[in-house]
Amino acid sequence: MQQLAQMVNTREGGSGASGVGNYLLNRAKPHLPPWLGAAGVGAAGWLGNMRWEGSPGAAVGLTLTSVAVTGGAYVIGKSASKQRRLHSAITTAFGSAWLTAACLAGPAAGPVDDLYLMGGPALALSWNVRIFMRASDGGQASADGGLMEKIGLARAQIRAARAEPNRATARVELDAGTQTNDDMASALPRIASALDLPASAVRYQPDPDSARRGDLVIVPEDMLAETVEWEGPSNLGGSIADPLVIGRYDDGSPLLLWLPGDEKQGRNSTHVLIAGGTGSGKGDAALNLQTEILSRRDVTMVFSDPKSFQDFRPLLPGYDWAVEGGTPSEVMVAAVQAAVPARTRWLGQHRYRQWVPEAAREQRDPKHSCRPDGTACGCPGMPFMVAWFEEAANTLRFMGDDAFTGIAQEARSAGVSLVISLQRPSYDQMSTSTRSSMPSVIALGCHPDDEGFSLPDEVLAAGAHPGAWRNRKPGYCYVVSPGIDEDRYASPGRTWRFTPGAVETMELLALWAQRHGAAADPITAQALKSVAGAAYAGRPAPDTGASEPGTPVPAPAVPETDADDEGGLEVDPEDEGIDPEQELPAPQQGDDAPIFGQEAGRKPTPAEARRLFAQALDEFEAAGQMVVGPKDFYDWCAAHQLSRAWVSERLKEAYLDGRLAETGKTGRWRIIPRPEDGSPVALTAA
Ligand SMILES: Nc1ncnc2c1ncn2[C@@H]1O[C@H](COP(=O)(O)OP(=O)(O)OP(=O)(O)O)[C@@H](O)[C@H]1O
Repeated sequence: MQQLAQMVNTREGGSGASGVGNYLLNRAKPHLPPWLGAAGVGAAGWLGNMRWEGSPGAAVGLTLTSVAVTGGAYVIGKSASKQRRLHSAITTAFGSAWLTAACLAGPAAGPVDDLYLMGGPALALSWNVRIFMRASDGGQASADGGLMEKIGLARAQIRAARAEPNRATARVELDAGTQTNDDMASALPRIASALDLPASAVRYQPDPDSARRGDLVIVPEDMLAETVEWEGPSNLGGSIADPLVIGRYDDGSPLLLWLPGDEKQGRNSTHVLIAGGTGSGKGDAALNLQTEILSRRDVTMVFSDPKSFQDFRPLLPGYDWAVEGGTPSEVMVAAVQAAVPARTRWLGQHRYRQWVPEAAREQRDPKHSCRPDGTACGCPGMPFMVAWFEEAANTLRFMGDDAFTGIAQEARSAGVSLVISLQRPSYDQMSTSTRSSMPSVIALGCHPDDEGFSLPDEVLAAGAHPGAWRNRKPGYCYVVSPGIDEDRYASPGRTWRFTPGAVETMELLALWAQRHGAAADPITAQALKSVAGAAYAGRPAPDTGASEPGTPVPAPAVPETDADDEGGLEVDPEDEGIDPEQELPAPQQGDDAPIFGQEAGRKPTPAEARRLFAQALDEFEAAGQMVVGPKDFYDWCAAHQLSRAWVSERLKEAYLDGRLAETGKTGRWRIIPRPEDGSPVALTAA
């Protein structure tokens, strides 16, 4: 750890000859004392001999001193380990005995010099070995400068450390049986504190094969502090299967994301949640992802934005279908729901296990033919599809949890990615089951309490803390998504920033997408139309002179439906007790003018009322309002003196007749478009 701290603090080691010399000296220092001791004893023997050679008094004194020193060494070493005590006593006994002999007989007399030359180095080496063993066998903990002890993991060991520019990685081995990777994860803030770094600078990547090993990663300098502006798409005309680049990581490498699956890597296409608090940079994160998507040749995108395309207006011509929130977005959801099985069926018929770029091309390969005789079918290709719901809390409520999880599950094998952004990343916006059906997340700054919603526990444990950013670091994010190396999940990245100067490039990009990007294939277009009717027109070609691409077909003004609108098969509370078939009261003077082009003032007979009701549904369909409920008939009821309870009953009948389909929300019904040839709606059309 000391080594690691050094790397963190200096980040540049010594260089040149003096650096190498210093390094070697530092490494050799602990091993020099035994050799200096041996040399000292040799010198003392030589000096002593000059003074005491042949003196009987000195002989007695030196022998007694030698015994006393040896015994003393043994006694003093009482607190040391047995081996160490013995080692010290042997060293002292040999040294003092040799010194006595050298003083009295002379250092070169008889075997005295040989004993010195053999025994001295042997003993010095034995001490070197002891020191070396201690350093590599537990001694490291104390060589950590007490840091691991300070953070409460005294017996943890730091093995090999690796330094890269602005990143130090060290292998950590925790104490077997008493410490786990979880202990290390919870110690990360204390390590950051000990090294005086921000919490997000210290991460731990547990070894998946061990409960007590992992890599400690320290990134001392925040390389993301500098804002980098978006300069255009990374791969114009590439495939949606190529990585989407939405920013960079804190070591400068690109922040990537993949939407389609990859059979070779064994992953399916993914759905993405963009989660972040207000001001965290969700808008720019979305623009990064959308501009990447729209710059690819084999993908279409449908897009719902309750904020009237505030951030996305320059991209409007590039979408296959764009709607604002409310009812049009309910229609879009239902239409995507219909497109998913249709696409899966087509992919299956053409023997694709999941969407791959080849599926987007004309089907000339007999291996992917839908013909029973196995010859190439030549069917038009099916581009990948992205269905994007901005500020999706209401949309999700409309769909219902079960429906969403179902469609999310199926969509992954239909070459459809759902992208959802949430105003507040929390469970009151999205249920647990819905959250778990979104495998990918771009987690921007949020309230600390919402971290658990944004990111999986193991990524938080590895050191990710979007709650530390809140909205103070816009664009900072963690990206968790299949295809990204899991070691990267806890590494912060930052999106590119979109400035007003980017608008022109975005407009050009949308134009490119309109001219050269994929259009919806017939299967998808047909499925979307089967639900949305006139509301889905597909992306008009740039020079058709058609209405502004992406502009939703205007729907009749509809009073906003309350989230708690409980109609459907049930009767509105205010209409309870009313007989639906009861004679209607005579029209009152001063009633509002009728809508739907009907005459006012005449009470329709029950048969007439039914005909008028069917006509009203047709008119809703023609206007592109494909989801209706009793409240949408408010003016109509007033004009025809019919109650909402009566309308509720007719809606139920229309459902049983196959003219309407259920939506995920009680009291809201989806109109099943009439086939273009005018034939009656098939009961199975839903
Ligand atoms: N990657 C980035 N680098 C620098 N600044 C950024 C980045 N992303 C966003 N910003 C800036 O942060 C501010 C807030 O961004 P943005 O409006 O996208 O946040 P938001 O999460 O969409 O907020 P809200 O939910 O309120 O709409 C803006 O001024 C934007 O320019």
